Amino acid sequence: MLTDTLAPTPNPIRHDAPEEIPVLDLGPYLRGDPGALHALGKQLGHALENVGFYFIVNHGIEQALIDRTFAAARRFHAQPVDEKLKIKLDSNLRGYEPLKGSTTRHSAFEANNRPNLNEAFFIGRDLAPDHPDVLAGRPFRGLNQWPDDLPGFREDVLADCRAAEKLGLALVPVYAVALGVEPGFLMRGFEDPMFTFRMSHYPQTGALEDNEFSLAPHADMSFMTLLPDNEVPGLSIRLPNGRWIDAPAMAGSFLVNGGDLLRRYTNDRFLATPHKVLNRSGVERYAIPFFMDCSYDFVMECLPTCRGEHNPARYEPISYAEFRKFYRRSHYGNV
Ligand SMILES: O=C(O)CCC(=O)C(=O)O
Ligand SMILES: [Fe+2]
Repeated sequence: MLTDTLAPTPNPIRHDAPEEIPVLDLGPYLRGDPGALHALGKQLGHALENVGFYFIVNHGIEQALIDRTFAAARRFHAQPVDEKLKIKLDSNLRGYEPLKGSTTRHSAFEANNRPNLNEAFFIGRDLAPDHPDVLAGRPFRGLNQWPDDLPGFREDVLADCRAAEKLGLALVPVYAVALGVEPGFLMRGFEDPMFTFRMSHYPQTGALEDNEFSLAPHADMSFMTLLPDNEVPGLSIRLPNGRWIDAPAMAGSFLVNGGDLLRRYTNDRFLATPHKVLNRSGVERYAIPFFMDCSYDFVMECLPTCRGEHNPARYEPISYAEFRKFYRRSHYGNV
């Protein structure tokens, strides 16, 4: 039966699921070594079917770029709140979201009724003011809102987004192989992919109320989330066997996970694993996740290799734009 709601349901608990987050070495694949695509596809399929998270190493992104972007996040959040509020989050979900500015209402994992103890700056693709989608006022396709007074900030952030998107797109054929379709098959959904880049600041938390988090348990919405390694702990992951673990640190790596978009597209074959943040480290914490989605008008329809006689499609085909609107409603109220 097709589900008539877009609300995500939790992955069922699987007691035999692995406890380790797999580490995928992208070196051979990015070098074009023979056989590397298929070998990597196999590892990626295993990771996303059983864990929902994996590390990547030898991904080709320079650490200096990541360091610069963390520094940009610090710089942004060091501004006075009034300055940040000049570019308050708009209906396209771009701009500044203040501390306690969001409540993770779409979570199916806990009664998240308290606002998140983080502040964040969001951008999407940096469209030109005369882009037809901007002129037409298409939802989520508006202009980014940049701070007035941070020279170099925009350039640094956009350089990071370009690198992260290139990496994300390079991984799409690996997802295709993992899902048993031709390597180029999924690219039709990524001709002009949407993305959200989030620069978060998690202040140190004091005593917390019940159900209070730096970022409440949630699954991402994305097709793929790329999260550079963080030297400050705080992220934890609910493994498919139901156990929460602290995300291990791995210098120079990215931690990658799938969101509800991927899960839906693959008929629940690939997991959208819940995670949360609590900053009890004693220092300020920053994070710079890049959420890569598919193209705006792309209609996600259950992949042919993810359904069968005994495994019918669980979800209606839906365009990315409609899917995203649901998330906006459930996460941001009436923004
Ligand atoms: O802060 C982190 O390490 C992860 C953040 C996260 O899960 C998110 O922004 O969706
Ligand atoms: Fe997340």
